Amino acid sequence: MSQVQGSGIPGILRTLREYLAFYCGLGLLASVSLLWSVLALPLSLVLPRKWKKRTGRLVITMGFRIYLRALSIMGACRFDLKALDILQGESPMIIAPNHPSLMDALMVISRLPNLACIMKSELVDNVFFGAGARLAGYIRNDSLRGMIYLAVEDLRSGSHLLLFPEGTRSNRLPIGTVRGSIALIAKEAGVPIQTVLIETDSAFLTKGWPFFRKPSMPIHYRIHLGQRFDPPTDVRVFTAELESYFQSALVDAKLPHLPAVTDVHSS
Ligand SMILES: CCCCCCCCCCCCCCCC(=O)OC[C@@H](O)COP(=O)(O)O
Repeated sequence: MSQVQGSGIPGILRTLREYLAFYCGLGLLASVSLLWSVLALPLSLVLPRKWKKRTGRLVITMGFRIYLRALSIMGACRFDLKALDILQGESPMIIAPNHPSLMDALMVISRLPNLACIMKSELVDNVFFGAGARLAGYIRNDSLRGMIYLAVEDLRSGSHLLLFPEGTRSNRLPIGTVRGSIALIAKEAGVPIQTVLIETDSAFLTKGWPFFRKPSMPIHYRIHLGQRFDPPTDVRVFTAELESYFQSALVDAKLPHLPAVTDVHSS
């Protein structure tokens, strides 16, 4: 698990600094999330309905923005996310990134304040993220019908919607199987799908990465925008088209080799 990089005192110091950044990074996320949970719970009782979502989303965006800035200052990560900024203020659409790691949602949310998020239900039930996610009106993914209904409603109210087309972190490179729910929601809401291409040079928090294993640092993340698709008419045809688009758009992307998964880069 531990790896000392380089030899002698400089190598040991560098490794120590990385461990410090790693545990500070995790500790900081846990602390701010827990703090926001404690505040979000009473706020959800007293705030007027229309302010809950707006406040909840803004606080999470600003919180993650500051958090990612802190990771950069600690030397843990380097982020290039500016491509997302041009989407701010644009009309409702689905934001559809490939999903190499658990950092992806934080990066996208940190740049887009008017964003709903389809979220794994275990995370909505989690003590660190649950109250904040509920205040922000994020949508849990355990009931397909409920998820589609709430997502369409939210888009109609003018928000962006973050939805990872694979529904889980990539289990195959450059992208796993695309699910039909994204096309169903886009068709029903009549909104376009903006693809987002995420690149990283580290397997940190990819599928199967042990949560407390320190990666080499700094980790580089880069986001750029892919093609924007019109609302689909045929869900099945569009789902296949979207997967094949990601396959070709990411063919030269910088992505880590995932342990024990298929890599089309090398086939
Ligand atoms: C002030 C800042 C802190 C406040 C925190 C409160 C609420 C935080 C919400 C965090 C949103 C996280 C994201 C959601 C999308 C999602 O669910 O991603 C994870 C899955 O794809 C991973 O699936 P899998 O690969 O199957 O484990």
